Amino acid sequence: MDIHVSHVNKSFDRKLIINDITFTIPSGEICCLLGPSGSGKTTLIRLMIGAIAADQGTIHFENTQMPSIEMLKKIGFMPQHNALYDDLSAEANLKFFGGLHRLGKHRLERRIEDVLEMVELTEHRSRLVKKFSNGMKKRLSLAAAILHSPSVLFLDEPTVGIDPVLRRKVWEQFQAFKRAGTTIIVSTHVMDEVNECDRAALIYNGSLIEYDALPALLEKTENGRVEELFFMASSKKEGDLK
Ligand SMILES: Nc1ncnc2c1ncn2[C@@H]1O[C@H](COP(=O)(O)OP(=O)(O)OP(=O)(O)O)[C@@H](O)[C@H]1O
Repeated sequence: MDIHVSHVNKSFDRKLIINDITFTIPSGEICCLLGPSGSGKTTLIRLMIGAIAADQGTIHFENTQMPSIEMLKKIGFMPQHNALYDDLSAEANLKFFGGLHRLGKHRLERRIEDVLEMVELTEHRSRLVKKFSNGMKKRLSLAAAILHSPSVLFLDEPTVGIDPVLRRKVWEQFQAFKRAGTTIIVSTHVMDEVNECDRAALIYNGSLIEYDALPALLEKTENGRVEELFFMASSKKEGDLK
């Protein structure tokens, strides 16, 4: 499902947080929103999934304008801070989220088996979430986001606080979702992760400073390193002030 973001603005407390962002994410690709802390990545994701309304501009999934209740069924969202119930087991959490998506009893049971296996938590299904490590919580949060087999998956800093081995596993999982046709939007400030993506949107102070397929983006730098684009953007801004 293509996602079209067109001239979107959003302010909080009269401060412009998202500044006239326009871009299209092609169906079936992994698109990374890359930017320093506070640059507006989470806000952009919240705008795209329809959790908050834009002050100006439009967001379409194919031809459907967001927010749309119908589209919500096709969206999976893994928030930056886990939205899990600590006093419930992993399985009970998934049953709760499955209920929100109104999955029928049999489909839900099957999907719970599938997703627990995918994130390698089958043997921990009965444990209370409060006894989980941070990495286990991240994986359960991912399982909850994919329970209803969404066609578009939004992942807000999914690998923060998890070790490199698990990070690699999680990325292998994302690549498998992509092969199955899922469009993935992932926010990160880890420059390395951009190499896993088909294209990247570089967000700086609420503006889209670059957006392109990865090889084309890397070609714009002198040494093939993505962070250089941010240095270029920040020096341009400082230059503007002089
Ligand atoms: N509901 C809100 N009310 C007021 N300000 C907000 C709100 N949500 C976000 N902001 C502000 O908008 C800016 C962008 O925040 P956002 O969370 O989108 O950045 P981010 O790039 O996702 O950062 P991080 O990488 O640290 O998660 C920040 O200055 C933040 O304080």
